[in-house]
Amino acid sequence: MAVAPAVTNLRLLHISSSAVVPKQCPAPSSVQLVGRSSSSRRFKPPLRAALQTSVVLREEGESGGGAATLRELCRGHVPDHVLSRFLSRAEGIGYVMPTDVQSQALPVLLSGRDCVIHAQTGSGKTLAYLLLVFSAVKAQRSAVQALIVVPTRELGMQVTKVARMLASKAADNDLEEKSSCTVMALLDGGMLRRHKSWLKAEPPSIVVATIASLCQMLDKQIFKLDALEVLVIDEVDFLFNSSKQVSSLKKILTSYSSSSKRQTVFASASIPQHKRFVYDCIQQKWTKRDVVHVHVNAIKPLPSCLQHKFVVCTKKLKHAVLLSLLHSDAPKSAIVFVGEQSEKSKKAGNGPSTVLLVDFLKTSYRGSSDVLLLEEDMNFNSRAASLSELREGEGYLLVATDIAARGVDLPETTHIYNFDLPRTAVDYLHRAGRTGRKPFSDEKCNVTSIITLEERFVLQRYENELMFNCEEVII
Ligand SMILES: Nc1ncnc2c1ncn2[C@@H]1O[C@H](COP(=O)(O)OP(=O)(O)OP(=O)(O)O)[C@@H](O)[C@H]1O
Repeated sequence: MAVAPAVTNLRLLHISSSAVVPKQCPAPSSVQLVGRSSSSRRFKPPLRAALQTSVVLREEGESGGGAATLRELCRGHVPDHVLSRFLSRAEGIGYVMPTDVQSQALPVLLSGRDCVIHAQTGSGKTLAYLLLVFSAVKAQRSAVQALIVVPTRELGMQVTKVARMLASKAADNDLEEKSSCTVMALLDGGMLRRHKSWLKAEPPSIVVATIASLCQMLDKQIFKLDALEVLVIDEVDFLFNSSKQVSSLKKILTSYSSSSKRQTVFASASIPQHKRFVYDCIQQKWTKRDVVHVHVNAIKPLPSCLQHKFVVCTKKLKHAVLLSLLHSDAPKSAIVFVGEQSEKSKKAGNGPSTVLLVDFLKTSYRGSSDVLLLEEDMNFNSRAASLSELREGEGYLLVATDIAARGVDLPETTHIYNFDLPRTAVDYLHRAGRTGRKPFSDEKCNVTSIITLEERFVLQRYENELMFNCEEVII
């Protein structure tokens, strides 16, 4: 990477403690390691050594959400054209102050270190890694220099949109031509033949890709990752958990490109067993040895603006309860999460519960919002149409499966309803995180789960694991 600024005045903070222990640190390349959590004693020596590298770096006086602006945070650490172009564009759309994760991750990212960005949903991880990408990419070079891997087409479209918006050239400004970089979305359901010609004719600087489409191109050697400067894996825990995607992901990390030649960034709001993950990153050579784990709000995994509620009823009454909640809450924009239909229910010839719920709401709900559907079984065009309708409409009531739970940014959403309880605490966290996505807003948002009496203990388990309190609503 061209920009490898000396980060001065850094304080070194131990990651696993909320009461952090500051120590002076001369430069990122010679980070002194501090204390060790008692839990690390359980691990074998190599893991302990890896854990000791998992630290958070912050600049002196820039504790999360401090007084420094994004521009001040980047000045001196990014090339001038990033300040004059991408950052100006960011400021134009209202990103002036950094969020906590941006304050903490940017000094690490811009110092050239590999990084695991681990911070709440809606905390602004995307802009943090995009600023690194724009700093690393040289527009004049005709090669793919940055690759952002995402789990779904929907998230890919969103990241591409933000990247293109930041990269867009001001009208009639030829001076900007020099720094213009192209962003390609290589996503499942896209026109791969067209992408093939584009990649061959003039490779884009930045590719945002889902794994299947990406590997199709790499396997056929349509393009290579020889010139890769930055590799970002967004929603990393989801990709590693997906039996369909994990082996290809490992190939991207170790065979198609090498961690010694690129900067590697992992991002997610949930990285279960994160110490083990950091250890694996080093052992498996997914990252370099001095990878930094930036863990923001470690003791509060869910945004504090969320109010969690639940209603107990029988399965048969769930539709009526949802309707009653919608009428009393009158949300302008809400998402109703529905579980996947079981094989047993399919075999019994029942229709998909998502479709049945949409039909029910279309006939019974008298709210002002349009009722829309987003689920895996829809074709890609219908999925895209649903999302653009949502973004353009005045308000929405979206019925969705967990496909909408990861990364999708619909900041107007104020209410989440779990029509079916999520299968795991991590799924609860990501569903809940589709609301409360305005970083500097005090607005309270609601997450309401409709559960049977038997499910109460499951929800309690999620409350313990994610450290939140759920209040009962009696209807
Ligand atoms: N510095 C900033 N100032 C104001 N708004 C910001 C800033 N950075 C990001 N945002 C806004 O915050 C919202 C959430 O950002 P983003 O989608 O990057 O979150 P995330 O951390 O990736 O969340 P998730 O884990 O759910 O994917 C977006 O609507 C984005 O426009």
